[in-house]
Order: sequence, then structure tokens, then C-alpha cells
Amino acid sequence: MSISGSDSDNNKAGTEHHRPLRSFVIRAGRQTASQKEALEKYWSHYVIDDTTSPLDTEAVFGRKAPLVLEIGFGMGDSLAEMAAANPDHDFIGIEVHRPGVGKLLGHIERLGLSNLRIYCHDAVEILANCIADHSLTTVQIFFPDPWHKKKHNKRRLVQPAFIADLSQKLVTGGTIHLATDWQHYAEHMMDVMSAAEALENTAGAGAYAQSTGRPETKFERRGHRLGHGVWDLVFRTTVMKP
Ligand SMILES: C[S@@+](CC[C@H](N)C(=O)[O-])C[C@H]1O[C@@H](n2cnc3c(N)ncnc32)[C@H](O)[C@@H]1O
Repeated sequence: MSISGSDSDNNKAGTEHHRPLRSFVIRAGRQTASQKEALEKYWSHYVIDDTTSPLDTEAVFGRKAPLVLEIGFGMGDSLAEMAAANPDHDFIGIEVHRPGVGKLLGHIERLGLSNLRIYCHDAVEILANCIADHSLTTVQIFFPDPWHKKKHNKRRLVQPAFIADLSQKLVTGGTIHLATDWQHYAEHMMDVMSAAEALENTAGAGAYAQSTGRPETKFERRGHRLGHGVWDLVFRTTVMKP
């Protein structure tokens, strides 16, 4: 998981102008033996490899149930916990960091979770290619990379166009739940979400959500150790778009 990076990663010496600016940098990262084993043994069971076709959730889960999408689940501990606690919901997790995918695969197998599947790919592309409009009850993005240097702010995942795309994927009354430990990003999120069409703040205009009941994430624990605050935002869609 990276919280830093440089535009040159994506745009070396101006030679790759047409590549989209991504919200992540893939780093080699350490992979534990158990993550490696889980990737080898369970990838084919729980990772959806087709990243270009619409997802048929009824075929994948064998039922029709409220669908929750988490973007950037990191090591997946909190996502596994939520899936285990909500067996009547189905969950899709998207993450580009392979050790994290390995960790979550281990959790899925250990907990016997039949309601959780993974994409190991850029969420922006998965959203565009695989997720049907008005199909999600919840989208959650917990502690997305803050890209805190001003010149990198444009790499933040939470941007007006992305939130408009996300809103389109939600059922009416569906929610987008964001959390961050970076105050400047929280304020940016609040501006973007408040300005979005057909979204209303469940906590009231300009207010951050209190006690949302979500499990603490690994990145959040790191923030606590560093003395960071935590800001949650929960917005709901108000009008079904045609
Ligand atoms: C700061 S970490 C937080 C991880 C986790 N949510 C937590 O709170 O512990 C952000 C994660 O988002 C992932 N990420 C960033 N942009 C992404 C994208 N476009 N598609 C999929 N994953 C992405 C990164 O790989 C990273 O693991």
C-alpha cells in the first residue's frame, strides 16, 4: 500500500501522456508465505479474472442479494469481518495490491465465506466495465491513498467524475461510505460529495458521520498510532437516474 509516489511513475519524461493518471502505484511489496500460498490455492475460487465484461452477480453468488462494493480493501481484514457479519449481503472487493489479495483469500477460506469475491485490478476500470448501473446498495472506500502533496492531489480517487460514476451504480437510497485520516482529504471529500447530483448527506449538510459501526481498518490503526483523526462521510442517493 502506498501513500506516496510521483507522477513520473506514470509519465516518465513525458513519454506516456495518454496513460490515465492512476490513484495507485503498484510496488513489489513483501508477500508472506501464507499470502503466496493463498494466492496460488484460492485465486481461481474467489478472484474474478474477467475485468472487461459485465459481472453476473446471480451466477457468481448463486442468489440475488444486496450487493456491497469495497474499493481498495488493503489487507482485507475489515472487509472479511463485514462479510462474515452480514451473510445476507454479497460483497465485491477491489484491490490492486497482490499481498492484500492473498491475505483476503486466506480470510475467505478460513472463515468459509461464500458471499465475497475479489477483483485484483484498477477499480476505475472495473466500475466502467463490470458493474451494472443501479446494482449496488453500498460502496465503501476506507482510507484511500491521500496523495497529500498538492501536486499529487489530482491522483486522489475521490473526484467529481468518479463520484458521479459511482452514484450511477447505486440503487436509489444506496450509500457511499468514505473514511479518511487526512483532514485535508476529508474536506475535499465533503466538497465533492456535497456538490454531487442526487446525493444527500445522511448526517446533515456539511456534517461527518458518527459511529457508523464499520470495523477498524489496518490503515486506520496506523493513523491512530500516528495521532491522526478519522473522518467518515455517508451519503445516500436520492433519485433513481434513467
Ligand atoms: C491507504 S490504503 C487503505 C487500505 C484499507 N482500506 C485500509 O484502510 O487499511 C489504499 C488502498 O487502495 C488501493 N487502491 C488505490 N487505488 C486503487 C484503485 N484504483 N483500484 C483498486 N485499488 C486501489 C491501494 O492499493 C491501497 O491498498
